[in-house]
Amino acid sequence: MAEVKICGLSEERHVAAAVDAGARFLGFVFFPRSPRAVTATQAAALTAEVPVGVARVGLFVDPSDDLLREVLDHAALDVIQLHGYESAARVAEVKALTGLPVMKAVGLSGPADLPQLMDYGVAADMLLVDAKPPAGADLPGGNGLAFDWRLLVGRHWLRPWMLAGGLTPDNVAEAVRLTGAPVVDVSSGVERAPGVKDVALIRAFVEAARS
Ligand SMILES: O=C(O)c1ccccc1N[C@@H]1O[C@H](COP(=O)(O)O)[C@@H](O)[C@H]1O
Repeated sequence: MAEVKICGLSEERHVAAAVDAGARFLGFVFFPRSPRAVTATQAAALTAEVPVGVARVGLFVDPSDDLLREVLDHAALDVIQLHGYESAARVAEVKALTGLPVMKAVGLSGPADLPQLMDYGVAADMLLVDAKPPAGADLPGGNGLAFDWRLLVGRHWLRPWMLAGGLTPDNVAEAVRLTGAPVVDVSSGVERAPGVKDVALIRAFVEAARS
């Protein structure tokens, strides 16, 4: 059984569906090129009614200090997710600037990428293990791409972690079984079109992950 993060939420009915289904983390994307991007003002409404015990995660890609401040002036966030090329030093800066725990995403395509999980394990409070985006991809995540989960078998990190990348209601139970992931993160796998979440898929994903 794994806890669930539903990422890329942009409509209140999908926030409600994720909470009702039992998701423990909700993700809001502040990366303008994403089909799931929300503004600081939209996020203020989306994050306002989330119950205690459900963490609101702001996803940023190499954000400026100004963007972080603007979003935090409006929206209530509990965790910052960094999904770009941020260094460990930048992770520490963002943590100091925002006063929030930071989760650093690391993209894997093979064993050579694994040491990054140790490198970030000191500065970051949490790790997010995702598929490495293909060269030239427009988005650094949210592409529905999986990696070889066997890379993670028997590995342990310094920090709590989440598994992401190409997860769906159909494959999430096997991903949890193989990797032992305590939390799974999904975006495109619960959509019926890019950026359009689907209530039935959200429910099916949470049920499969927590079964
Ligand atoms: O979801 C996005 O649009 C996004 C944009 C930029 C960086 C990361 C993004 N999403 C994150 O990517 C992974 C995997 O997503 P998927 O399930 O394979 O679609 C996940 O952590 C999302 O939070």
